[in-house]
Amino acid sequence: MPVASDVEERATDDDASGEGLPINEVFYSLQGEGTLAGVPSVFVRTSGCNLRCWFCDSYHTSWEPTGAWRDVDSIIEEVQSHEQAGHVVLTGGEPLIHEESVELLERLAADGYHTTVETNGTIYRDAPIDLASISPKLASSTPTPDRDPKGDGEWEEKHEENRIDMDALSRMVDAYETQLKFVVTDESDLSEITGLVERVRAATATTVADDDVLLMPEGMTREQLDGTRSKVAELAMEYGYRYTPRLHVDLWNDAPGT
Ligand SMILES: C[S@@+](CC[C@H](N)C(=O)[O-])C[C@H]1O[C@@H](n2cnc3c(N)ncnc32)[C@H](O)[C@@H]1O
Ligand SMILES: Nc1nc2[nH]cc(C(=O)O)c2c(=O)[nH]1
Ligand code: SF4
Ligand SMILES: [Mg+2]
Repeated sequence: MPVASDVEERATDDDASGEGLPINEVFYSLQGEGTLAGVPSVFVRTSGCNLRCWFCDSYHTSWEPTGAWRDVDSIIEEVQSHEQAGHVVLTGGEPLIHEESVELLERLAADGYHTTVETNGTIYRDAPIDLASISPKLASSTPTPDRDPKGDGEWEEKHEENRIDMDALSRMVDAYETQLKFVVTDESDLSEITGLVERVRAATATTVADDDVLLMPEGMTREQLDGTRSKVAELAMEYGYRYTPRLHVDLWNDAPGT
């Protein structure tokens, strides 16, 4: 397992291209989130992220990135070993910080897989993506000193500066079939969501319908979701947006590899 600094250095080093991807885990499960919830899918989780949401449910890809560098061939082989699956979800961490994610997506598309990319929407890449599952990060995700899971708010400023890149976000919306999947912590998030959706609509040629906008309750365990899901469902009805469950958490709680 390479140490965190290795993941971060190599991920931002141009010379690292062609040398594979830092992979945290590959597993077979049901897509738990969004419009494809319930579809059997192989998940490929890269390590390393350009943001630091305080609530990140994949701590070992963001706050303490760990994983093994693997070449695309070996990742494809493991994906293919799950013979029932026709869908692959590339996630992280932030998969689009890695240039090599493009090659992985090209190989998956050539093999006939449907590809979903789970991304925070801050980095645009040209790749065969069937569904861009974009989760733009709200102010309520910022790791302020009182909510920092690791330190004393050292990431607050960088996260706040980088969490929205309207240029990258609108390019992605124009290029790919898209869902905008917002993590909702409470009612106060909604004014920021409606404002962001309006900005995306103004910046793109694409029609972003209200049911392309998904509200997802914050929570990495069933117990945490018990405190958020009903309120978020009511907010979806009130604003006319779509609610998405976190089916994997309902089914398997926070078990690894689900
Ligand atoms: C771990 S992220 C990886 C992909 C990308 N970095 C992103 O944030 O979209 C996968 C998904 O989990 C969501 N997520 C992370 N932590 C969460 C939490 N505590 N509650 C609800 N959703 C969460 C993210 O917003 C994103 O939609
Ligand atoms: N079952 C399941 N569905 C998911 N959808 C998006 C996930 C992610 O972490 O990106 C995820 C995940 O971690 N597990
Ligand atoms: S952007 Fe995604 S992976 Fe990065 S810290 Fe936030 S939820 Fe975690
Ligand atoms: Mg997850």
